[in-house]
Amino acid sequence: MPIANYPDLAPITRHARAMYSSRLLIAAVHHLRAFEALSEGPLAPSELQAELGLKERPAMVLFPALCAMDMWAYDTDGKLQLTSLGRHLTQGVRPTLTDYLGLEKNDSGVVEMAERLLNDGLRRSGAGGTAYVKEGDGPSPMDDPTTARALTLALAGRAECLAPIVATKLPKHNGHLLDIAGGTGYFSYEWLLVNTQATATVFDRPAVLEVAAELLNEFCQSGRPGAAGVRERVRFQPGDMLTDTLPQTDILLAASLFHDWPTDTCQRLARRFAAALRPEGELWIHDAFLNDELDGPLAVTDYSAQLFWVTKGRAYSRREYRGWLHEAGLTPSSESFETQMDYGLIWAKKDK
Ligand SMILES: C[S@@+](CC[C@H](N)C(=O)[O-])C[C@H]1O[C@@H](n2cnc3c(N)ncnc32)[C@H](O)[C@@H]1O
Repeated sequence: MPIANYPDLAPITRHARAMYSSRLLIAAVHHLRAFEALSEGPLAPSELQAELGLKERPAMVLFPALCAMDMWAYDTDGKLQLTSLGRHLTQGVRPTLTDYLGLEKNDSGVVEMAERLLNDGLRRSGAGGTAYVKEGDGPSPMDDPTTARALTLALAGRAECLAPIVATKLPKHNGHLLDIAGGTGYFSYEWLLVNTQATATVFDRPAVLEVAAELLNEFCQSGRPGAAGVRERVRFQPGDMLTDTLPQTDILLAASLFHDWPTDTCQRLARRFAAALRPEGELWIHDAFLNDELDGPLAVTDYSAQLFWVTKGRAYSRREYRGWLHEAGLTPSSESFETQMDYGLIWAKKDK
């Protein structure tokens, strides 16, 4: 699959996720009354979070999003304040567009967003579990053959697009790549095409790996130079990354993985992944990152709201990731690479 034959597909995902900005904005103004809460003056994020009755995750989805929309901003003391734009969504300022925005306040997406923000999810959780997440003994869509197939194939286009780019940015190596929660496996297949002596393990749930094996067959039969030889260098390992022993590896790739999980689980995963690295091994994270100031970019705050809606996670900043990697005993690199579709790569190294 040639890399340069199509443009960066980011406009497609940006437009698809733009509805989350609308839901957050209208829910914040009309259901949470978050703009009125700031109308008396700036508040520290923790004070505002307490005043609105929000847990950490919804606050960290909503506050960066409203900053990215230029409705709120941080002042020099790190407090949140209304911008000259955001003031016009309070009742005390004329003209105000509060009631005009209120025309949409009963939209089902807005109402559900408000419920999710106030409860850190829906009050009654779905019996089928959370998309892309397998945790504990509860049911997971990733263990149901039909939904696992549909969810995995839904990610196949994104992975096909990004994997060739990621493969050129990851280290050249003759050793082993662990593609943890690897889904379709495309990131491994493309990396093995570039690293002709290397091997890879795709680790995921059994029902997901059945789909990955079919896609590997297709990949090997694509006629691309070297593709047929990839098959014998890939191993599929079914398991639970939260509890099972992970294979030792030189490079560990966590692609679109941490963003499915809450902060404490991310910290736990960082420790587990660090332990799976051989001396001088590298942990690479491919994801969409909030900026370190937690006020954008808009494409990522929209994505964060989508992740908040469908998974147990949200988008995180590079600073948050590097903090977990450091706590896990790794040395984070200050390097950061862009790939496409608003994703990028950061990495950290294990000592000798
Ligand atoms: C958002 S997908 C990312 C897939 C792939 N890395 C990509 O970028 O296309 C998350 C993956 O994590 C897997 N996963 C979730 N919980 C898991 C667990 N406890 N153990 C192993 N894999 C898990 C899911 O089955 C799913 O394939």
